[in-house]
Amino acid sequence: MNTPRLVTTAAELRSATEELLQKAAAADPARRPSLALVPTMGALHEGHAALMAAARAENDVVTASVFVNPLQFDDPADLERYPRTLDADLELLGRAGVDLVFAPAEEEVYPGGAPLVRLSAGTMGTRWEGASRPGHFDGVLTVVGKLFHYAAPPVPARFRAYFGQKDAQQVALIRRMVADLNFPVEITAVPIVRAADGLAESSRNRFLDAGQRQAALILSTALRQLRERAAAGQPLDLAAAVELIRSQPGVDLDYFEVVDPRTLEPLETSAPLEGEALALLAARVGPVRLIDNEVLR
Ligand SMILES: Nc1ncnc2c1ncn2[C@@H]1O[C@H](COP(=O)(O)OP(=O)(O)OP(=O)(O)O)[C@@H](O)[C@H]1O
Ligand SMILES: CC(C)(CO)[C@@H](O)C(=O)[O-]
Ligand code: BAL
Repeated sequence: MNTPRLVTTAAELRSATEELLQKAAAADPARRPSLALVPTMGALHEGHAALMAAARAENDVVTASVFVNPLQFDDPADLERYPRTLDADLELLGRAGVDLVFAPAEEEVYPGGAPLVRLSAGTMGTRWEGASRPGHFDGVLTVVGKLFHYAAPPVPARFRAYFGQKDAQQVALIRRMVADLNFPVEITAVPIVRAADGLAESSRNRFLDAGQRQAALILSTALRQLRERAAAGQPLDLAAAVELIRSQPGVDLDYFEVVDPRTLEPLETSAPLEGEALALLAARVGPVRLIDNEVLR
């Protein structure tokens, strides 16, 4: 197992990145080396491991960040209880072959406290997840923009960043941010990793008891049924899928829509789908808000 190097300041990250990229460039001078950033909030699981594996397979140098970003939490209780498991995270990152782990303290990222100037996710950030978590995506984009600056290659190199498709709205917004603000980074979205029972892996799943977890499986079941109908070219019958979830005791559905994966605008579902389509949902189960989605085509 490789032991990743843990760095906590911007200066350390920059010099360690430079050293590793120069080594990669010297090993193969004919090719520009590549650097991957995988941003996380820690409490790592198999979903994160898939992001690390994709980044490892495609790049010379892999940096993971572990930072629980207070700016994206609108609920102080949610921030307070967010799991923090750095020792176990470092083990997983070592097994995944990550080179550098950037785990800054809050004062490193927000030296004067919460920043006055922030990125705005615009109207795309106020619907779906944004409707229940006001300011969430402004906080996400602000920290991701900062992480891109911290981690950017200090010597000529390709720069790629990896995000999970589980957070589909986040991926769509980060792609828009990169396009709208010309961040020199290529974005890769990694497919959702599910547990054997079908539940999408999430750090917050640990707060579900056995009964709640069983009830939550209705979410992936409903999504799978929609995907099967889409694959068969049948009309989706979104209303039946919504009803299936609403009939499950203990599951409080927030939204369930079929949207354009880039704009997140709802699509017409009464006729067979023609372009790209994504089924997107969120529900509260016991103490946890769960999100999930399925690429329909
Ligand atoms: N099951 C999963 N499959 C693929 N990617 C995932 C999965 N879970 C998380 N990710 C991705 O890992 C990155 C870091 O996510 P984060 O640290 O917030 O973990 P999380 O498990 O999504 O946490 P939570 O669900 O509690 O918000 C994000 O890009 C996220 O989309
Ligand atoms: C991208 C991210 C690490 C920014 O804090 C977070 O939103 C997450 O873990 O998905
Ligand atoms: N994966 C999204 C991070 C959050 O829930 O704040």
